[in-house]
Amino acid sequence: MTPVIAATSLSKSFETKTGTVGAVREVSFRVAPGEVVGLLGPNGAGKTTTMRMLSTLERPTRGSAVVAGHDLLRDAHGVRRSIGLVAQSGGTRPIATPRDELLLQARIHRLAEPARRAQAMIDTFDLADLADRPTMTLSGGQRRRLDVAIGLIHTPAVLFLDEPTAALDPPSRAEMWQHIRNLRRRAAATVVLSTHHLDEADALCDRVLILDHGRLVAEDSPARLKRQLGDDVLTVALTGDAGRARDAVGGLPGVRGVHGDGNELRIGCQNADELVSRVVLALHDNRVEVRGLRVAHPSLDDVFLALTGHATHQEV
Ligand SMILES: Nc1ncnc2c1ncn2[C@@H]1O[C@H](COP(=O)(O)OP(=O)(O)OP(=O)(O)O)[C@@H](O)[C@H]1O
Repeated sequence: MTPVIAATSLSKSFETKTGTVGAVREVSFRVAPGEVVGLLGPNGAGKTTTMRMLSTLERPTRGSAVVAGHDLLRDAHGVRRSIGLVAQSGGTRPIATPRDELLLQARIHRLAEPARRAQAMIDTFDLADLADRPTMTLSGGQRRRLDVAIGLIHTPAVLFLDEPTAALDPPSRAEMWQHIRNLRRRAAATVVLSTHHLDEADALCDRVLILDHGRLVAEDSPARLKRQLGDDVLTVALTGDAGRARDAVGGLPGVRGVHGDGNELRIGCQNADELVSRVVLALHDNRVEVRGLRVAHPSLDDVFLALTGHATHQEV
C-alpha cells in the first residue's frame, strides 16, 4: 500500500547563539493510510519540529518527505492542501465565535457550502451550545475541540495534532480521546499526533515512533514494544548502590532486562512471581536493602526507559 507519509532522513538543525541544535536527526518512517501514529518523546525530543517540517512550516536542513502524494520540498502547496495541522498553541481569535472561525476556514479552503460544512463540524464535535459565543469564553478542552474541528474542516488526508491534550483535565482529555477515536471510525483519517503521555499513545495509536534527542529510537505498535520486555515488570525500590543492584540481578535466569531510575530497579521478566524470591536474595547477598516490590505489566514508560536510559518526564 502506498504510504500517506514517507519521510527519508528528515533532519533539522537550528543555529543558536550557543551553537547548533540538532532538533531532528536523520528520521525516516512511513505512515499507512488510516493509521494513527504517535510521536512520543520527552520535552525537546524533536516531535514538534518533525510535525512542522511535515506540514511545511519548517524547511528540513536535510532529507525529504512525501505527504499525501506531494513532495515536501517541490510541492509545498500540494502538501498544505492535503493536511490539517492543530498546533500546540491553537489559532483561534479570542473575540470570534466557533462558527465564525469554522466559516472562515471553510472559505479559506474554498469549500462548497461553507455554512453547511461549518455546521457539520459543530455537530460532529459537540460544539452546538458553544458555537455562537466568543472563543475566549470557552474552556481549554472546548477550545481544543474547536481547534481539531478547524483542522479537519477540509477533510484533509492527514491530520497533525501537536499535543492534543496538553493542559486538559482528565474529563476533557477522555473526551478528546473519544473524538480522536471517532476520526478513525467515521472519517478513516490518518492521524499523526505528538504526546509525552505514554498512556495516551497506548490508548490511541496503532504505532508509536519514539524520539529521543532528535533521533528515532524505536518504531512499533505499543503492544509489541511492551512485549519485548517480557510479560511482567518487577519494580524494586531499594537503598544502596543501584549499579551493584543491577549487576546482582541482571544475570538471574528469567530476567529479560534491568533498568534503573534513581533508587528503583525495573526488571523485565516472563514471570515475576517466580523471580521475586531470587531477586530479593541476590540483592541481600550484595548488601542492597529492598524497601518495596511491585509487579505490573510493562508500560510504555518501561519501554522508554529501556530504550533511552531515562524517563519521559525528564527533559533532554
Ligand atoms: N526555532 C528554534 N530555534 C532554536 N532551537 C529550536 C527551535 N525550535 C526548536 N528548537 C530546539 O529543537 C529541539 C527540539 O524541539 P521540539 O520543539 O521539536 O521538541 P518537542 O519534542 O516537540 O518538545 P515539547 O514536548 O517540549 O514540545 C529542542 O532542543 C528545541 O529547543
